[in-house]
Amino acid sequence: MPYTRDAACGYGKMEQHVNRGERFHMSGCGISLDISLWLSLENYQLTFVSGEGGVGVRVAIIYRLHPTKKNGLKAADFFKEFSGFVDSLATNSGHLLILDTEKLYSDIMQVICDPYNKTFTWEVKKKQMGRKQREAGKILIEEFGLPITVDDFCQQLNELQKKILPANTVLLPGAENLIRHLHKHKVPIAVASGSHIEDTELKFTKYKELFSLFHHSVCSSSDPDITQGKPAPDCFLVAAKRFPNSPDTEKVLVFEDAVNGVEGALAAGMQVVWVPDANIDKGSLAERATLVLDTLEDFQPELFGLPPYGDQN
Ligand SMILES: O=c1[nH]cc([C@@H]2O[C@H](COP(=O)(O)O)[C@@H](O)[C@H]2O)c(=O)[nH]1
Repeated sequence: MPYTRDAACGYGKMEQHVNRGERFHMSGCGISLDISLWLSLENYQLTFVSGEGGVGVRVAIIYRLHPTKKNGLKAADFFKEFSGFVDSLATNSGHLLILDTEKLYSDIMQVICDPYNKTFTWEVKKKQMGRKQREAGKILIEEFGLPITVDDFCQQLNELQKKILPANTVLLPGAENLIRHLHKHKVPIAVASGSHIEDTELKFTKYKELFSLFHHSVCSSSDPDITQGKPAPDCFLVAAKRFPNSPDTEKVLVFEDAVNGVEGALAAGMQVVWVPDANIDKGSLAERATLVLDTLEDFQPELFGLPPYGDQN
């Protein structure tokens, strides 16, 4: 698609070319798009794409410069400037696995790594996801050789989570629909998380009513009945036991994004729908999970003997 202006706006080039209020017009392949760019905050750019000629697109793309030594930006700048802004954009709870917190965790991990000039990676993240707080801290410290203790890690993590999670957490596509559907049809549902109960509450700050639809939540980092976090099966077994009729494990269906969580659910003898991030290498786990989906929006309840969407009864 040709631009009517020279400046191609690949992410790398955008840094050099964008000025406040600048507009691009792209056309070709029967599609015509208007892209307006402006620096809405000191270090971030907001892009609106709107379609013309029968193309119904209205997308807001938020772009932030990648923190480098050269531009002097740190991942922490993101939080300072951005949380209120994202909050105002994320008011559409209808649209927007349940909560999209993994990007926030990655930024928090990068802030903890920043003083030691280490770059947080998906390889390390994959090992941490779903784990209890202290176990996740141990992994970060060992993988990057950080000169801090697990207690230091937990203290920093808790401070950052309090600042970041309440305003910035948004629902992932398909999550709200699924929770309301199961609740409406009286299918008992619970949260089984690696987090501390306080973090789970921080994450649901904007979605208290939705959170109330869960019968209970098991939070591995603070629950006295959980000795081992994911990938151990404990949190899933305890979550199942706490339903009034304590269902047999093979009748429980788990929704997971973390590799550790899928391993835990399988070890508990449960069925598991895995919705992995695109950055996760699925490997042989994809064959062991009951079902692998790109998004919860693709979940079809009837495949598991549940009432289909749109069923009024
Ligand atoms: O990038 C990360 N993702 C996830 C975790 C860990 O995973 C938990 C979330 O697990 P769950 O998805 O089961 O709630 C977090 O509390 C944290 O301990 C982490 O440390 N770093």
